[in-house]
Formats: sequence, structure tokens, C-alpha cells
Amino acid sequence: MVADVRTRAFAPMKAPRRESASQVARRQAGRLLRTILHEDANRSATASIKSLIYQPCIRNKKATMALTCQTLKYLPIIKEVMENCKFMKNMKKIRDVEVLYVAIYELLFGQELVPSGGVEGLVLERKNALKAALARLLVKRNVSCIDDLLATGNTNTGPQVRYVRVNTLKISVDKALGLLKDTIEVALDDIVPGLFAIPAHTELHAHPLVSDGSLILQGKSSCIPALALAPETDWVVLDACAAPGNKTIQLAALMNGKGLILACELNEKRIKRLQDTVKLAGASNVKVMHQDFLTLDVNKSPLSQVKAILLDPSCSGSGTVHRRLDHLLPSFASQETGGVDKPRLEKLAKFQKKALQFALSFPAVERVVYSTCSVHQQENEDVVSSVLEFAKSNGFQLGYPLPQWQQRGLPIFDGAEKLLRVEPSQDMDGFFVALFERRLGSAVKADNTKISPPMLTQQKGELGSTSKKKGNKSKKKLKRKRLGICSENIY
Ligand SMILES: C[S@@+](CC[C@H](N)C(=O)[O-])C[C@H]1O[C@@H](n2cnc3c(N)ncnc32)[C@H](O)[C@@H]1O
Repeated sequence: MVADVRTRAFAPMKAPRRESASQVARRQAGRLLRTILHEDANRSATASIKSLIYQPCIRNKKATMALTCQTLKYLPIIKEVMENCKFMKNMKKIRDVEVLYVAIYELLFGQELVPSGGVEGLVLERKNALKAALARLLVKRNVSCIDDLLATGNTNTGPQVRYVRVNTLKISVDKALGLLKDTIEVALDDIVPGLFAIPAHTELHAHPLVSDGSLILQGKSSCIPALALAPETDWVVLDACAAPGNKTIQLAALMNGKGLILACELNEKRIKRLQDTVKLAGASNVKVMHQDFLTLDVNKSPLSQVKAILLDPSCSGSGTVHRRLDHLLPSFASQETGGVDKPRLEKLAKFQKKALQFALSFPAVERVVYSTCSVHQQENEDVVSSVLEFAKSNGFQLGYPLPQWQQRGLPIFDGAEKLLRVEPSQDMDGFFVALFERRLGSAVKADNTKISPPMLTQQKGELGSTSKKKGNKSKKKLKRKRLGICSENIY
């Protein structure tokens, strides 16, 4: 009988009527938790916690984000408390157990739970038992407060600042600063030009300057590879693994919207995202190519004229766990204690080496930046070390990007101090950057004459035009052939 009542108590969750804002946030947080915990248990996550929360279908993102993250943070304690007071005893299998976790979080650690039907009623019915179980847990762990209890299992307190980059293709740094500083505490970064540090809790996703592409939500470490590449404004530049395109549009801004950037991406689904990023940023010097970087014909124009390559290939992403909020996942603890997916790392490193070696074989390239958001030596110093001989034989040497940056490569070979590392912290993703550079002699340069502005204009129009003007089709075909890129690969 009791079980029936409790099962019925969940019924309003299925067909919510006149739900309060807090009930909606609780229900949404519960559903997100269900996805997050299920995917984490199966190691099948397709999106980070953050990107799940920023799906368009989630209403009241701020409240839902807070509830989801806080419940995840307290989840081990919540489960222990539930176990200790035998919360689930005599209960039928509950469909929305994750909503229950959220409600218990609110009762024990958040704002007082308001009596209402559904899951809230169920939790409030057992309020005293839950509170008593928590008190017993404090005694058992020999701690006097919740913070100490939490610290016994989890020391991460979350980020203090977040970063936002001014897209100088759309707005000047001074103007952006002027528009923000009255409402938001803004500090200009001392290393990355036009990067603002703002308090982590600032909600900017819906800010008009973000919506119109004037401000780009981009972490500080992620800005370093493009800075290290430092292309000249009239160069042809290749972003080899470009989606979602944050570094592509940063390169476009560094080149003042001039020159030509070829943004290559293999994954069909991510191409759309890349196109959207480029469009929103107003980066008219970017041409998106849907292609496997490893199959590009380096001897065909304009690839034969590429002077700088940014290679930011797929990697384990082990440096981004804090930003992605992965540290809140149950699986994170085991990874930190060495549970690295070795076969996956090996596969990634193999691809990374191949891609880097290929980048170093472009005939006119003078600067190649290799970057990852991984902390693993295997994807970083080891990859660089494995191509050093090849690089030298092609006339490259390691450059020394951002000399003012203190953290450098792991000292596993002579010259590794030229590599740049960002150690992951609460405010910054872990990152790795290597710069290869060479000066080409006149013999190679003869084959690599600067593209004259009219020719470049033609290529840009040809590669990227979305204009509906009726052009001469055969003329276009001819130009495409000359550029060595199939029409279906151009967006
Ligand atoms: C780390 S992400 C790049 C992030 C991007 N540089 C940015 O800052 O927004 C790596 C990208 O490389 C793409 N990729 C992987 N293999 C590729 C290949 N062979 N050719 C082109 N793109 C590839 C992946 O689909 C993914 O979108």
C-alpha cells in the first residue's frame, strides 16, 4: 500500500501542470543527471555536462546548471545518506530517481524544499530520517561540517574566472570594455590581447555581444596556439582540424580579415558548427573545406601556397576535464588514479604523429603549430619528439613561442624547454603547444610567390561565395580545378 502511494506520488512528474520554476529546474536537472550518469557509467558520453545544459530545450539554464552540478558534487554523500536511512525500502522501482537526488540535495544542502506533491512530498515525508542519517555520517567521518565532509572526497571548488575574447573583426577591445564594465567586473588578460577575465558565475551565453559574435567564449589556453602561429596578414593559412572553429576565427582576427584561411574539417556534423562560427564571427577570409586533412594534395594551389598551419587534432581532451565539469563525474576519480584509456591514447598519438608529419611536408609552409588540450606526454612531447628528425630534414627547427610563459615542455629531449605547456587548473584548461619554423630559401620561394591580391580575391569568391549571382559555371569549374578542391567539399 505504502509503495503504491509513493509510486503515485511520482505521477505528476509525467504530466506536469502549473509547475513552479523550481520544480521545472529540478525536473530538468534530474533528466540531465540521468543522461550524464548513464553515459558516464558506459563511458559513452557524446557531449560534456556543460554542453548538455546549454541545449536550447533547457529552460532557466542558470538554475538547472546549479542544481545539476551541485547534486553531482554531493551525490556520493546523498547516496550514502539514502542508504543509511534505508530511503528506498518498501518502494517500488522509481523511474525518476535522479529527480529524487536533486530534491534530497536541496533538502540537505541547498535551499529549503517547499512542500508540494510529487517527489518533493516523498522527500519531505522522510525529512527527519534523512537529516539524522547525515548527522550520523558527520560523526562517522569525524568532521564537524558539510564542507569538511565534502573535502574528504572531493577537493575541487570549481572555477573562479572565465574568459571571453573580443572578436576584433566586429568590435574594438576598448568599445567592448566600455560596454561591459558597468555591469560586469572585467580584467584584461596580460598575455592574450583582447582577452577578458570575468567572474566565473557571470552568465554570458545570452549576452547580446555574444549572440552577435562580438565576444567569443574561449578559454585562455585555447587562445595560445593561434598566437604562437602569428601568421602575417596576407598569408594563406591552413587550419587543419578546424571545427568548431574558435581558433579559425581567432586567426581571422589576427589577420585583420585579410589573406586566406582554409578551414579543413573531416566530420560532417561538425562542419555545420564550423560554418556557423565563421559566419557569426564575420570572418570573410575563411573558406571551409569538408575534407580529410591527410588526403589534401599539398602540391595544388592554394594548398601549395600555405605558409602557416595550425594543427589542433583530435586528442584525449584530458586537459579540459574541469571546464567540461568532468571532475564531477563518478568516473573521474578512477581516471585520476591512473585509469587512462591506453589503447585510445595510442590510437590518438599515432594519428597525431601522422598529421604533424604531413603538416611539415607542405612545400611553402614556414610555421606549423601543433597543439592539444591533453596533459599526456604521449600526445604531446612524445609526438613532437617522434617527428623531430623528419622536421630537421625538411629544414624546420623548434620555435620558442610566448617566451614570457613559464610552464614549458617536459624535459624529455634537448630543446623540449621550447615547448609550451599549460598545466590544468580550476581556471584554465591543460594545453600543449609546439611551434616548428623554417625560413625558406629562394629556390623554394620561386615556387611560392606571394599570391597577388586580385588572384586571392578570385579564389575567395570562388571558394566561399554564397552569392546567388548567376555566374559562368564552366569558368567556375575551371577555377575549382586549378584550386585542387572538389566543389562538394567547399562550403
Ligand atoms: C580538437 S578539435 C579542433 C578544435 C578547433 N581547433 C577549435 O579550436 O575550435 C579536432 C577536430 O579535428 C577534426 N578531425 C579529426 N581528424 C581529422 C582529419 N583527418 N581531417 C580533418 N579534420 C579532422 C575533428 O572532427 C575535430 O572537429
